Amino acid sequence: MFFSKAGKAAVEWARGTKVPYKEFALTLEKIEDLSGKKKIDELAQFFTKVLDFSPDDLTACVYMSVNQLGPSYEGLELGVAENSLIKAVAKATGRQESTIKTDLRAKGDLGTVAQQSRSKQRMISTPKALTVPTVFKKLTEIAKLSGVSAMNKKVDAISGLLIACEGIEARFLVRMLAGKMRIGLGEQSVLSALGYAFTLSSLAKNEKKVSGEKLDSLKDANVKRVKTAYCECPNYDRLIEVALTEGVEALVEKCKLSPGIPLKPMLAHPTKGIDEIMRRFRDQTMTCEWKYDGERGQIHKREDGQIFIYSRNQENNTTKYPDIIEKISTCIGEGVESFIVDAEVVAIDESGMILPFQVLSTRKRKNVTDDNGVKVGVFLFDLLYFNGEPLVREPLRKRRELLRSNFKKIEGSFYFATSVDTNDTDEINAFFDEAVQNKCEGLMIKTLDTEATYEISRRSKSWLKMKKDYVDGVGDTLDLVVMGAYIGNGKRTGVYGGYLLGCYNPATEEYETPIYYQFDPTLKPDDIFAPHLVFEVKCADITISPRHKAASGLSEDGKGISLRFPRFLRIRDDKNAEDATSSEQVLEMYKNQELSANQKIEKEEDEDNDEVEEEEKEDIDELNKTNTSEGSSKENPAKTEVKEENKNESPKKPSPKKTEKKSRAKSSPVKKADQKKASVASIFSSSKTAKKEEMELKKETVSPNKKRQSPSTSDSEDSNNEDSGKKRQPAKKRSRVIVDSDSD
Ligand SMILES: Nc1ncnc2c1ncn2[C@@H]1O[C@H](COP(=O)(O)OP(=O)(O)OP(=O)(O)O)[C@@H](O)[C@H]1O
Ligand SMILES: [Mg+2]
Ligand SMILES: [Mg+2]
Repeated sequence: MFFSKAGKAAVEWARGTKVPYKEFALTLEKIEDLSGKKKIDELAQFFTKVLDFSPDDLTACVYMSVNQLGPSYEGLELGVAENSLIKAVAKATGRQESTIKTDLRAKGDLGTVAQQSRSKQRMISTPKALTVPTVFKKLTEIAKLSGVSAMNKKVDAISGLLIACEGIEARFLVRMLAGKMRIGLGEQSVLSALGYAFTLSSLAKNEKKVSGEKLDSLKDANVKRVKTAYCECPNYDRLIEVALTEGVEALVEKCKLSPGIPLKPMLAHPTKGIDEIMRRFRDQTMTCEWKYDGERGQIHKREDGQIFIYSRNQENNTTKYPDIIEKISTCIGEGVESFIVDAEVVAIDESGMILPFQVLSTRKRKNVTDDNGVKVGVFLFDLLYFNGEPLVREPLRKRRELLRSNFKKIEGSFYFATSVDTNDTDEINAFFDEAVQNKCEGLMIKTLDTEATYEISRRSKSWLKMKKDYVDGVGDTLDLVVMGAYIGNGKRTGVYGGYLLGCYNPATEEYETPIYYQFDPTLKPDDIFAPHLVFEVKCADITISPRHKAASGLSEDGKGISLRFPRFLRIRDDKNAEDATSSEQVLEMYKNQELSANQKIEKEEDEDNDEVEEEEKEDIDELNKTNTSEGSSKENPAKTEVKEENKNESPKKPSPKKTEKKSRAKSSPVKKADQKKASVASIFSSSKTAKKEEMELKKETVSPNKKRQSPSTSDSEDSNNEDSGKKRQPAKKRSRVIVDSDSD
């Protein structure tokens, strides 16, 4: 019998044996401290060694690197609630839960706490070394536990695993279980590392020595192969199997789109009007389609007859729509064996009239037996795969022809998206109005012939969206991650009074923060959440704010962007935190808005007569003016409480037009914006009350500065004493979140 201090053992890994979990954990530890491409190189080195020593373990290693237990569309999720993890750590280390919580508050990361707790522990014997496949298998078992005492069983299983962990292993095991690795390594980096590793391993096998530019170009070619294959076939099991058996060169040919495997949908760019559309699609043939406001539905039929419906997020929604599955055969033409169609699923009434999105959102999400009282219509707009052949590289005109000739409109169930092929601005304008009258959000405008392929997972410039609410506003709504919340007071006692929201920066794979959340310390929320819940928010405009921290690297002076008069629209169940609006998108919206504001000023100066029609715009301009000066206010930053700004909704004070134009032009952050690349973190007040307040505030005219008390400052002082460091996982439909349904 001997005593050993955990965490000191050297890693033993012989060729032909299983990959030691410690080797994996040490790799992650290194990656945590590296930046940019070095992260990819480090992971590639590890994968290369796996390919050499234990190729059968590569799939498990890759899944663990992206913190998944299988293809995302299979939906096996690891995320274990923090409280259960604390229990498991306590159980495994013999420490009190309360002590662990105290440590957690100090360190802000349960993984580090688990590691330290394990290192302090003296053990009777060194546990048998864990391997990647055993940990992967155990994690899968844990994720699959269900039923009454599932949580207790999970705690037991996790503590069992933790007991077998040494030092650094515990840190990453706990982080994986918590659903966040915190090493800034996203899917794209893992795919690149895989491409590098296949290159290096094949060179080594063939005893070839290549370096410099030549090596880089070989790596790049393989990264492209891996990424193309993964785009069409997002399944690592299949991808790695093909690469191992047939070589990386076979990937693109062998990992094609196939029904039953969802793909990431093509996305659209927001625009604010016909001018922009005409500019972007100058000499292209294009089509305008109604933009339905429902839920994206990718419908797959395999050759064996099985049908699946996937969400925007590749979630399997098949059991949500048994009514669609039942009726789909009626809309399929003769000789159709297999397909993937892209469509919008929308709530409709008995007569086939389109109903608002809110009606659809009342439909049960899983295992529905009938239409659940919410009748839906499917509006088909694209065909991506047909009878054994992917069509994504064909132009839209051809895809649409095949769609229309092989599927049928079925009244009350299946329709083709209403469209008109035109370049005529008057016609487009009329069609837009018609779409809006028919309860659509606006139009989708798409290229038909040139640059008209289906770009999987891309936000493409070949699809433009033009929405009714945003023709004069910022172009689109934002989908932001709930990072924290402020406990409400006054009218909002018992509910949250405001939220701290953030966008996602895929380049750093962070939510704009030096740790994981980044915000001005005076904006510290009462409760901090793990990135999970996504809110769709609309706002009057986007401005520079000294209060909201910008992403490092994107901003030169540390200033961020914030939202003015943000309003909650809905919870985006169909988006993960990483699908939130990106920093880059926010910046783009900001710049576009400023661009068109300037154009508007010029125009207004030309057309001084249209005072009456301008009335509504004036309101917005008035907001802009107030906002801009607030946003860049330096004299009194502490009073620029965003939470309050939102509460104040839209204070209006009529002002002479000329002065208004001048002052806005002067204080417009447009020029500054050119050097500023920033990201948003903003708070807004939840909306039912906000709407009411908005009405009240419209009646009175109050100086914005006077209204600003600092509830969030005092709140955050309180929260300093309490457990402000903790991260909670808000339930998707948390009851304290007020959902506004009248904002459309
Ligand atoms: N005719 C159509 N063609 C394509 N998409 C359509 C059409 N009608 C409705 N849609 C829906 O519009 C969506 C694109 O616009 P929307 O603003 O709703 O995007 P989103 O889901 O909020 O995502 P993001 O804001 O990230 O683009 C598509 O994903 C699709 O669900
Ligand atoms: Mg939508
Ligand atoms: Mg959107």
